[in-house]
Amino acid sequence: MTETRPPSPNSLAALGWSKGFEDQVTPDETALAPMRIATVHRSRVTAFSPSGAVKLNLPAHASTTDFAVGDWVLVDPETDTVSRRLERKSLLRRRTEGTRAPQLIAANIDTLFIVTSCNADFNPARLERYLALANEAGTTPVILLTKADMAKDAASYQSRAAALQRGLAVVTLNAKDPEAATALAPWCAPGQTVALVGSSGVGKSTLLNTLAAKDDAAAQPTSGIREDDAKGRHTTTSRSLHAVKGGGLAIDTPGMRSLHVSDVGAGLDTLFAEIAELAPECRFRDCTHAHEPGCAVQAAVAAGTLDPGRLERWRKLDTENRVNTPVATGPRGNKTIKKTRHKR
Ligand SMILES: Nc1nc2c(ncn2[C@@H]2O[C@H](COP(=O)(O)OP(=O)(O)OP(=O)(O)O)[C@@H](O)[C@H]2O)c(=O)[nH]1
Ligand SMILES: [Zn+2]
Repeated sequence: MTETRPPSPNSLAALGWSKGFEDQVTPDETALAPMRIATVHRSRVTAFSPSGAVKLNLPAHASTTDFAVGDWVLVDPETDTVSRRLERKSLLRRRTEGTRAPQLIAANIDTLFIVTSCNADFNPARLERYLALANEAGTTPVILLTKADMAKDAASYQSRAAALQRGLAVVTLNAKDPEAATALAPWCAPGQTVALVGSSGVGKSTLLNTLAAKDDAAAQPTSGIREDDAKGRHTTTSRSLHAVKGGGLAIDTPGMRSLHVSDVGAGLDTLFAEIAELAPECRFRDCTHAHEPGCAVQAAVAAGTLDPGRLERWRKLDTENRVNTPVATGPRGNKTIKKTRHKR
């Protein structure tokens, strides 16, 4: 695969560097070079510096899985060895099946483009999972509905997507059309970083090609690097940072087969604001809105002001989140596992 090249004009700001990162550099670290992680493979990590792409050496105690595409690191310019990673302003991660350690998807992203198509791929429950992750990660979600050119009823997909979360931006587009880049320009300004997520085949690679800046050498290879996973299946495991039109950066992620949630309590409250707002009116503080007397949420369903499908999907995600969230994650984790009932 052709190595990715940094955007031009090459500067730290063009790579997304900002005051929040600058402030983390201590006086005895000024000789180190800030670089942004561009690719993370099983045994290899590369980064962009203003002067080009660099293959990094990791310190003895570090593993490639400690790094996410989009991370900022301070690097010894003599040896290309990572000295340390800077604190992230946002981190998108997901729980993988059979393991407690979450997988890092992308770091320091401003906007999450959640890509789906105006066809059978459109699935409110799956979109809500992505929205919960985006909210929790500290990024702004935007839903992109591709293949609008092949759909008779693109407008209905648009309105169903917009109903998933208050204030949610939804863009309907043809990923192959250059006009798509214009529609997405508000999130692709210089120094801004977006990440694209969504199922396989929805058009993420196509869209990235349409968005790609002319000088991004990584624009063409839509297949990515394929590696065998533990079960012998071929999966796209590469993620990479690309320069896009308008001066921003985009992180490509491979299609995800499963998407489990953990540690997304606050993300769920943002996503299901209409339920979160009613909860304080329930008789029991830890009401599950299922069968309890005096439940304001059930009352809203009965009155026809709350979609019962939303409540059903909230319950499923909330239960999964409680099961998957470790106890020792601070006040929120402790609160969610509380078993005893408290009358107000
Ligand atoms: N007509 C039309 N075709 C599209 C659109 N978006 C994607 N396609 C086509 O759909 C197919 C799949 O698109 P990809 O870009 O490979 O999908 P992907 O999301 O990158 O898939 P993975 O790499 O497996 O994660 C390709 O044949 C695209 O040309 C669109 O908006 N309109
Ligand atoms: Zn209730």
